Amino acid sequence: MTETAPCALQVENIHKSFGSQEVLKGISVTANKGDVISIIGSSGSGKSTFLRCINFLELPDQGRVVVAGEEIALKTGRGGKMQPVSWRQIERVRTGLGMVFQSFNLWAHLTVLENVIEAPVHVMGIKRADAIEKAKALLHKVGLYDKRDAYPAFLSGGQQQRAAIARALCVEPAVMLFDEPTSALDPELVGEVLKVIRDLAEEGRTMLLVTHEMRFARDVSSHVMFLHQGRVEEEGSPAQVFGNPTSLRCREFTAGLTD
Ligand SMILES: Nc1ncnc2c1ncn2[C@@H]1O[C@H](COP(=O)(O)OP(=O)(O)OP(=O)(O)O)[C@@H](O)[C@H]1O
Repeated sequence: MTETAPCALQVENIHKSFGSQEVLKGISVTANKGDVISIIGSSGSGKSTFLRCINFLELPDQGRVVVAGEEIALKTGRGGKMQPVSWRQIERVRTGLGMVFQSFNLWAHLTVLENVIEAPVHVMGIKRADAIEKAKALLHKVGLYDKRDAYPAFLSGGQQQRAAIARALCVEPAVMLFDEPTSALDPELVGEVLKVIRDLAEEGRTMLLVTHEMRFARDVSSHVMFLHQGRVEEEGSPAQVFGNPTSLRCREFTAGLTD
């Protein structure tokens, strides 16, 4: 008997329009525990919007999202679009989704350590002393223990992003969602952040990663999705999507990755 990995995230048939522009035209993804799923595609193809619909930073017009077995309850609202039944449920489910943004989004008035413990203490009600212990271990992991009392403004972009990763990890999410985590960084700082993400992949974290770092996506992913104009144009193993795609567009997009 083969053992199947538990489903960490199930997303079905997400649709999203902004005004008359239909940005997502029915996108689905299933992440089992330990999957690393990269989402690639040209600018404007809907990658970030898809990720933001998963944690309801954008409200999907249609679709189904199940995080660690809990389905987000939706009802039909005005114009036939879906609306959450309870924002309280969404807040709870979001703690299962550790989001890392392109622009770090750290609290400027809090130290690194205070940023990392903020959600565990104030959203999840974990004891401050316990949260601090956990945060210190995570800051060790991302190489920032020495900077725990610094304010974000005194950190490099790479350090800020590593702090943001520690903050996302501190709520023990079922899935990490990375939205172009290195796009805002100077080129010399990209490697230190990719190393942290690679380490997380190797230790079996489940993650969805929107990225323009094609080599990285090829090397760390268990599955790759290529989006074009709001649809999944190609998906499969990195070997298929980068090595032998059926879609001509995907072939052109990934051309040049020869090493
Ligand atoms: N809040 C918004 N209001 C209106 N239009 C939006 C909004 N967010 C995204 N869009 C539009 O939706 C489309 C998809 O944007 P999205 O950011 O998801 O693409 P992307 O594939 O992540 O692009 P990039 O690689 O450049 O980040 C774009 O045309 C964008 O302008």
